[in-house]
Amino acid sequence: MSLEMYLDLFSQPCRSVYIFAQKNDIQFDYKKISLFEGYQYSEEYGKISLLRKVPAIKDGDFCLAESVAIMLYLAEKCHTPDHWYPADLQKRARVNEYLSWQHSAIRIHGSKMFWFKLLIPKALGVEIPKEKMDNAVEDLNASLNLFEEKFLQDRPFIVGDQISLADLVAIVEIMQPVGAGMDVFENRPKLKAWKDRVRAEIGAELFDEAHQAILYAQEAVKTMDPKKMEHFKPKILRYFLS
Ligand SMILES: N[C@@H](CCC(=O)N[C@@H](CS)C(=O)NCC(=O)O)C(=O)O
Repeated sequence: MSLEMYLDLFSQPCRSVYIFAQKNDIQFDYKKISLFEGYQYSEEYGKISLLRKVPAIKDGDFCLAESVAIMLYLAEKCHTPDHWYPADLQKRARVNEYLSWQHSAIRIHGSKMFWFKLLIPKALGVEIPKEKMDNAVEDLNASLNLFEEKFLQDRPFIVGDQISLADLVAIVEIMQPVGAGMDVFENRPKLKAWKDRVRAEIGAELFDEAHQAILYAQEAVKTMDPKKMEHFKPKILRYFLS
């Protein structure tokens, strides 16, 4: 039975899983779960993932959620090249270190920028107050500083000379605020050079294809009917505006 992947490429973790599978020639059936349409709450998707988030996969009878768990499963199952998740103890620990840190740093702050600049103004019809926005930009910049100083240092990639899952997870998150119109690479030559290396390593065509939706997000959101975003309102009020 073929591998099914439940994805929406607006979502950063979906892009990492998608790129990882494509780059490693892992065959799968693409099942689009449109977050804007609220498909994650459908009865059918509840059978795939009770977490009601994307990505998720179904491999035969086996359903799995969480992007990192999915990529590690695929790496082991498909024997992907070692550099993605090195067998070397300390290199692997470096990948794990980044994957453990990023959730509460780059991911949360980059994602917040997308909500603050694009989704919340559309869904609620109001701009985010300046002070709140300034604080969010400051948080994201602090995370990017740590990314450059602690995780990248003077290495081509996070673990050294080769790309790993850590770089893949990092780039998809760092592109999220870019999709909201924030040029995170401005005045950050080290970050920009790293991004160019990661894009070249993944392959420019695949990288651009996976990021197409997010890079056109400003246009897409402009023409979106705010009524379609009703299901996001409780989350917005609870997590972002409380
Ligand atoms: N830790 C999870 C995060 C998954 C996640 O938060 N997905 C978001 C999109 S980026 C989602 O499905 N949100 C739907 C919702 O909250 O309704 C992973 O890495 O897979």
